Amino acid sequence: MTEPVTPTLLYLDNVTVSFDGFKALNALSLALDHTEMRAIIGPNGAGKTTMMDVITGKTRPNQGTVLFEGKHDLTSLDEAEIAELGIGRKFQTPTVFDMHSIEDNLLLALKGERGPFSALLSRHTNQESERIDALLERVRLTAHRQRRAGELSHGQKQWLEIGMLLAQEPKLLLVDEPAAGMTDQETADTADLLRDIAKTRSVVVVEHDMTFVRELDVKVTCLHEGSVLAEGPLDAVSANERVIEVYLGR
Ligand SMILES: Nc1ncnc2c1ncn2[C@@H]1O[C@H](COP(=O)(O)OP(=O)(O)OP(=O)(O)O)[C@@H](O)[C@H]1O
Repeated sequence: MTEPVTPTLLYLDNVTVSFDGFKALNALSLALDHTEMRAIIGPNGAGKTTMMDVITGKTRPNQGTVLFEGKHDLTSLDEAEIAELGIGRKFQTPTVFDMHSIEDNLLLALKGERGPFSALLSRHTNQESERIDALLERVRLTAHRQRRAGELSHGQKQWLEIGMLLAQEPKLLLVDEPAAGMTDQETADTADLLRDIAKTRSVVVVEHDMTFVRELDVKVTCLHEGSVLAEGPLDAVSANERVIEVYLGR
């Protein structure tokens, strides 16, 4: 029997997370398609980080369903098992190896399972070299390949880290406020990069910077008090009276 073909990659249904009785997520439901990029907006405390924590297995919901590829119940898996399924997360602060070259950072990410020392000491195979070339091109760092990661600008470090996550070939990439601290040009380039990535993978971006969200040009979900307040094209969501009241109009 063949598996049913579903456009939905990630499905959250009626997810509630309580911290001492306070509902950080309150019956949250959300569906994300294959190769869809979604922007998540909402005021501080809306539950955006908690939602990402639930998807990656860092936080277990008290109630609800989180299904990946229509068959994996993420609420029953630990963080390592969820990463193994193809869910990668990029936090706001880049965690690259400052003393190593850009190229070696990518090599380490490719060979993650072998441990840093054996990875750097062993020879690259042709296949690995080709993949590093492709990743460098993708994250716009080809010209900087030999530089130490510590010398990169904040924006370039973010791209390197995205490249390191892509080395793991995730099906879903979760990105937390990538534009924070970036120049206008870096912000525009990051939107471009994420759109490029979303041609072959799904991406969830949590972001406060509305200029950046507009550049992403994707469906937007606005969270408030742990639930979806509004969802749709940015123009419709940002014209929503409740969204203006709780978030944009402040
Ligand atoms: N471990 C925890 N224990 C208690 N309360 C928590 C915990 N984690 C989050 N909360 C609370 O849950 C609510 C949702 O937090 P969350 O970090 O998900 O919001 P957010 O939308 O990501 O906000 P921000 O935009 O400020 O990052 C907040 O009121 C927060 O204080």
